[in-house]
Amino acid sequence: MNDTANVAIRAEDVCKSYGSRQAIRNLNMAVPAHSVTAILGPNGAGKSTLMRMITGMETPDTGTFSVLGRKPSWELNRWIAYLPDRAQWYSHHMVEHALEWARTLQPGFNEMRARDLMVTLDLDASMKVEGMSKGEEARLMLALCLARDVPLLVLDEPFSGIDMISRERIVAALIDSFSEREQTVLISTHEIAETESLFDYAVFVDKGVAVLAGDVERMRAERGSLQQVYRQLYG
Ligand SMILES: Nc1ncnc2c1ncn2[C@@H]1O[C@H](COP(=O)(O)OP(=O)(O)OP(=O)(O)O)[C@@H](O)[C@H]1O
Repeated sequence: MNDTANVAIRAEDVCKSYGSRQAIRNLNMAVPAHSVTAILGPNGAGKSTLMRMITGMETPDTGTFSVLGRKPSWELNRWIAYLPDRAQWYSHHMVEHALEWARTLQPGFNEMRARDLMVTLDLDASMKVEGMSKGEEARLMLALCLARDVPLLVLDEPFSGIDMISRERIVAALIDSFSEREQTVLISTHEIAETESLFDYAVFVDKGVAVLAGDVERMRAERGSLQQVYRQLYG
């Protein structure tokens, strides 16, 4: 993929260390524009680190990123809806406050879509965040991100804590929603079996290196399901 217009995120020879620990090593990848791309790999592979660098929260030690044709920065983040790992909403607030916050501060926030998503995700706007279960809070954070009309969504483990049946239902709703919109979506997840129908491109990361990347359809034809590819790589 050489054409910049067709690539939403490009990483070239990116390295990132924490002390003596090398989290990302000479990572190269190109995420196709308008794709729903999976970032997959075992614990500690470097997925969250990668996402923090894409959103400008951290900078690479060496190498470069191009995100939506620009260098990652705080300014660029107005075009990105980022759901960080371990995201939490203020516990003493109601869901309604979260909507108000997003409406005021989040560029491209579409409140009508947010309210529709609340229904899809079984959330009641009068709920208090304090009493929410882990899965309910995960749904709230997901709804706030999905409601944004921005060109790039970066979702770090958005399904973590959500039960299997709800997850399948949410994934089905997301497939419809993504197919109607022109966004590029990057998702890291460990729930490969229930989510693999979402993805059209996948990047497998191991020990900070992108070890395999490509079209999901082709991978399935050549190697079976994404889950099988995962087992072949890490099993
Ligand atoms: N702030 C930090 N300080 C020190 N080490 C870190 C920091 N952030 C990440 N690391 C290390 O970098 C490596 C990659 O971590 P990262 O969180 O990116 O992995 P991950 O693929 O997202 O893992 P998981 O699937 O468990 O969420 C790990 O070895 C981790 O311990």
